[in-house]
Order: sequence, then structure tokens, then C-alpha cells
Amino acid sequence: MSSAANFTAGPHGAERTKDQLRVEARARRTGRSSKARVSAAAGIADRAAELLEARADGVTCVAAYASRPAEPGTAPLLDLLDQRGVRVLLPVLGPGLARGWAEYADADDLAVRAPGRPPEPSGPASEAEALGAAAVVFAPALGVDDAGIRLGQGGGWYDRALHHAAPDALVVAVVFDDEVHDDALPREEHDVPVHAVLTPSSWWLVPR
Ligand SMILES: Nc1nc2c(c(=O)[nH]1)N(C=O)[C@@H](CNc1ccc(C(=O)N[C@@H](CCC(=O)O)C(=O)O)cc1)CN2
Ligand SMILES: Nc1ncnc2c1ncn2[C@@H]1O[C@H](COP(=O)(O)OP(=O)(O)OP(=O)(O)O)[C@@H](O)[C@H]1O
Repeated sequence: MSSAANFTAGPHGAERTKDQLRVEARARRTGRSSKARVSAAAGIADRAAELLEARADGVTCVAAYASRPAEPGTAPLLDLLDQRGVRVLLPVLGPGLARGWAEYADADDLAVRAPGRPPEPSGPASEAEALGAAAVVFAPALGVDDAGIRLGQGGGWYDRALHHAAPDALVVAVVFDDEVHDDALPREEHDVPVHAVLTPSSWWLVPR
């Protein structure tokens, strides 16, 4: 039975199920070797380049994330975008985890600015609305299903942030290959489905 088939218990039931899935995903991530992480990061950049080439309009601004060690690595992707002159917005957490964005400058500029937070650029942060400039939004996820439902870290940060994406932006969940779920993930009212999925070996549009 799929994990969503018995999802009738309302938000509390859904939270529990999502939490179990997060625990499993984090355990798989922790067990991945550094060699596998490096290779996955290279695949992410290569697949992203394919995705960007498939966009009819030239992409001049994207949003991405500065990966933590166990996440699908974005260092080669950020490098590639930078080399192509693409403006890259990265999440910056303001007070109370407020959603802001700052421009990627280079790898050396990224640093963990506060314990427990992802690396961030040093430059000035814009407000949540700045996301509207991005034609493609590469969103971190712990899992994604066939319908584009994304399992995030559980803070609701991206679900809230994505309300400010441009209506025609392509929102892409970035996951490892073993995080694509055949069974439906638990879905809640606030979950914003993604339009595409990117893994180290492949990328595809979610059928609508
Ligand atoms: N690389 C990356 N960046 C990302 C995300 C992500 O999943 N990956 N996010 C996806 O949503 C957002 C950040 N989400 C966060 C949500 C909560 C806390 C948080 O509660 N931090 C605590 C310390 C926690 C600890 O010590 O373990 C704090 O700041 O007090 C941090 C980041 C935006 N940037
Ligand atoms: N648009 C929203 N407005 C208010 N609360 C929200 C919104 N989106 C999510 N939340 C709250 O955030 C919490 C976490 O949501 P959820 O479990 O879907 O996070 P997630 O998608 O895994 O995390 P993230 O979006 O940070 O990657 C939930 O308790 C939910 O109530």
C-alpha cells in the first residue's frame, strides 16, 4: 500500500508519516560515501545543463541552494551557472527563518553564518519577493513523487517561499535517484507541487 493510501488522519497523521519518511531519507543520505556524493554533484550539474538547454527562452536568472554535505551537491552546478553568466539567487534566512535571497558570488564566499543553517552568500539579502526574478527554481528535497509532491526538511520554508515564484517559473525538485517515490507521498493543503524533477542521472517534467 502506498504511504498516502491511508492518509485520512488529517494534518497530524500526515506530519507523522512525513516525519518517518524524512528519518529514512536522512539515514540513507548519511550513509552515502563522499565519492558517491562527488559523483552525484557532477551529475546534478550535467542534468541541470540539459534542463536549461531545453528551455526555449534563454535563462538569465535561477534560484538554487547551497548544499549541506549530505544533500545533492550543488557546488558544480553553481559554478556552471556562474560561468555562463546566469544570475543565481540563494536562500538567506532572516530573523525567525524569514525567507530572503542573495546572489551567489563564488564558492569561497559561501559560509555557514549561524549554527544549524545552510551555507549562505555574504552579500545583501533581498526579500522573499526577489524569487520572482528566477525562471528556474532548483529546490532541495528529501523525496518527490510522480505528481511532483515534494518532501522537504519539514520547516515549510520552500512551501512558503514558492508563493513568490513567477507564474511561469519552472520549479524543480533536486533529489538523489533513490529518493524518487513510485508511491504517492503524503500531501497537505499547503504543499506546492513541483514542475520537474532533477536527479544525478536524469531530469523530467512532471506530467500535468
Ligand atoms: N541547502 C539548503 N538550504 C536551504 C534549505 C535546505 O533544505 N537546504 N531550506 C529548506 O527548507 C531552507 C532552510 N531551512 C531551514 C529550516 C530550519 C532551520 C533551523 O531550524 N535552524 C535552527 C538550528 C537547527 C539546528 O541546530 O539543527 C536555527 O536556525 O535556530 C534552518 C534552515 C532554505 N535553505
Ligand atoms: N504556505 C504556508 N503557510 C503557512 N504554513 C505553512 C505553509 N507551508 C507550510 N507550512 C507549515 O510548515 C510546516 C512544515 O510543512 P511541510 O511538512 O510541508 O514542510 P516541507 O515541505 O517538508 O519543508 P520545506 O518546504 O521547508 O522544504 C507545516 O506544519 C505547515 O503547517
